[in-house]
Amino acid sequence: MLASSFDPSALLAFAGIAIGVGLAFNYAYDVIEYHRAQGNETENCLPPKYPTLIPYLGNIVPFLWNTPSFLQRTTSYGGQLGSSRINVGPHWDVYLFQDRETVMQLWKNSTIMCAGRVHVWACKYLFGMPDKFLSLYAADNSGPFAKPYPGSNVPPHLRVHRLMNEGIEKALTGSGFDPTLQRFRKAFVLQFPATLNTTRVSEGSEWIEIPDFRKFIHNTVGTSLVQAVFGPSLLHVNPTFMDDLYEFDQVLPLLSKGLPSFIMPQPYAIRRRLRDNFKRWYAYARKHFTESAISEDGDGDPFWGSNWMRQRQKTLDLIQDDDVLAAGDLGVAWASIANVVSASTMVLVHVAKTQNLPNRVRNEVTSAFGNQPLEDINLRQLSKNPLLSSIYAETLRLHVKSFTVVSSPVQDINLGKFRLPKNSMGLVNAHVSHMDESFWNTKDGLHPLNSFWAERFLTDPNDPSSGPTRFTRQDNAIRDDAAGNPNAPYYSMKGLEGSWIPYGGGHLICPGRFLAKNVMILACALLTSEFEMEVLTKEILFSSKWFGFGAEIPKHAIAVRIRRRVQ
Ligand code: HEM
Repeated sequence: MLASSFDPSALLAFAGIAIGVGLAFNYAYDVIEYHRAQGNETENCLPPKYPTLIPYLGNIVPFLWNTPSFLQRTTSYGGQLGSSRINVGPHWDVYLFQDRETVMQLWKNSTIMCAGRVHVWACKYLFGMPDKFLSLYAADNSGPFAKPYPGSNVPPHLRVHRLMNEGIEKALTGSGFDPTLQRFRKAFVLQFPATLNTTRVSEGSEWIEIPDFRKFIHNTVGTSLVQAVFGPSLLHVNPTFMDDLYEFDQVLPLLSKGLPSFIMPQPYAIRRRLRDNFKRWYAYARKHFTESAISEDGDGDPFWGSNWMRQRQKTLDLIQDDDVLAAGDLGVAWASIANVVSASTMVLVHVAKTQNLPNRVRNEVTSAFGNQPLEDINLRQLSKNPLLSSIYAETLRLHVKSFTVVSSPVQDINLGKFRLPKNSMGLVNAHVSHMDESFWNTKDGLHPLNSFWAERFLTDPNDPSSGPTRFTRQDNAIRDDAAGNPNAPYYSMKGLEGSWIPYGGGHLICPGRFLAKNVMILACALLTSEFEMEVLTKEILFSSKWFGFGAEIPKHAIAVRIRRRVQ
């Protein structure tokens, strides 16, 4: 009797309904809790937990499926940017911080924070660092700063993060900065005409097409930057280095998936080729370098290129092996040029596409420097020019979509309203902050945040509706150039610290930011002064594959045509 009345499909249907009802209840509870937590006024609490339909899987699927739109949803509430907590697997929460006050608190507390685990991940999956060194790297919980984190007992000679960071600081924000910038300028004024010749831009006024403008900038700006940091010998012994690096940038999102080489052999092959390039260079430079080759500024030399690279060679005592060093150097090369190449490309594209902007750029350069050749001008003065600075800042606002990863290995961090628990991972995304409608000035919608507005970062003392934010900035105390003409529009970054974050912030900020600004502004001034440029690609679309890595990359090549200006 009993056996004949058993119906498996009815049982399945019942189980399905029971699970569905359970999930619906769980979700409804999460939603109610989420809204309740938004109204919570208590300080130092965990950010509201974003509702999830399927426990254990959490929000991982929507996060990976369409990261930009998921971030927009989870970090805004009632038209304001906020912070939230998402679940990305069993017992693993990630903290998304986007409201200005919390982001500024993160920067303030950044001396006891690091992105150590993410650096280890990047070294392993992106740059292919061998495991034997990664364990040393992962075991170092002393942080990248001169003073070790409280509670850490790593001996000084095993402070890997500090050792690496010391060289970076000196090279990019200390004594190496000016010599590196001068080497960049020198290389660029030579590299630029050399690349133009191979692109067949004639001396006359004939238009010449450049089918892939980003590649062209990679070969001019990128090559010059590589020469400034690594010296000419790296390229001399590896003539295909720049092409390999360009290809590496294309396959980086694939490498980040961490799949084995038999599934995707090509990205691994490109990375191996680049590491071999570095090892060939080490052999050549070790053979030819002598102390007497170091230039008068005490920094550059034709073999290792810079004091930074010589210092990295000295870390071999600890690192022990050229494969490890080469993986690290690949990371340095990629960090040094990838973002700057994409961002310089877009600066020039925006200038060319904006009515009358090329002429305004030329006027700024000639009124400041007359007919002085650009190879002789004062770069510090050029990079302070308000219009050029505003174009630079607006381009980074529009196109940089990087994540800054924060974590505290020492203690919970009190961020005012919210708290970041010890050893957990927090993310701040530049794109979300850069598109904050409640903060940035759009002149009542005339200049939407998804469009380029060259003057967004200029404040005109005579126009209360000008300036980067929605709030009137008539206070002269925020001027960076206090000595300037008090009636002239000025550029200032004051008050934007928690909202303009292409480089991250606090002590976790990109050390190459000063070099990047100088490089981008010089490239813009030089190319715009000497050439007319027309963008031939009608619609420029961007790929979301690189979202989170830095400056976005166009989906298709951007074709332009240029011709030398008759002066
Ligand atoms: C528009 C250009 C650039 C952008 C948007 C950019 C952005 C960033 C960001 C977001 C980080 C991660 C900070 C963190 O969270 O740890 C970073 C790190 C870094 N950047 Fe840049 N960067 C640019 C140009 C440069 C240049 C020109 C150089 C060097 C020549 C450079 C060298 C580095 C290095 C070495 C690091 C790693 C620092 C560390 O190990 O802690 N960057 N950059």
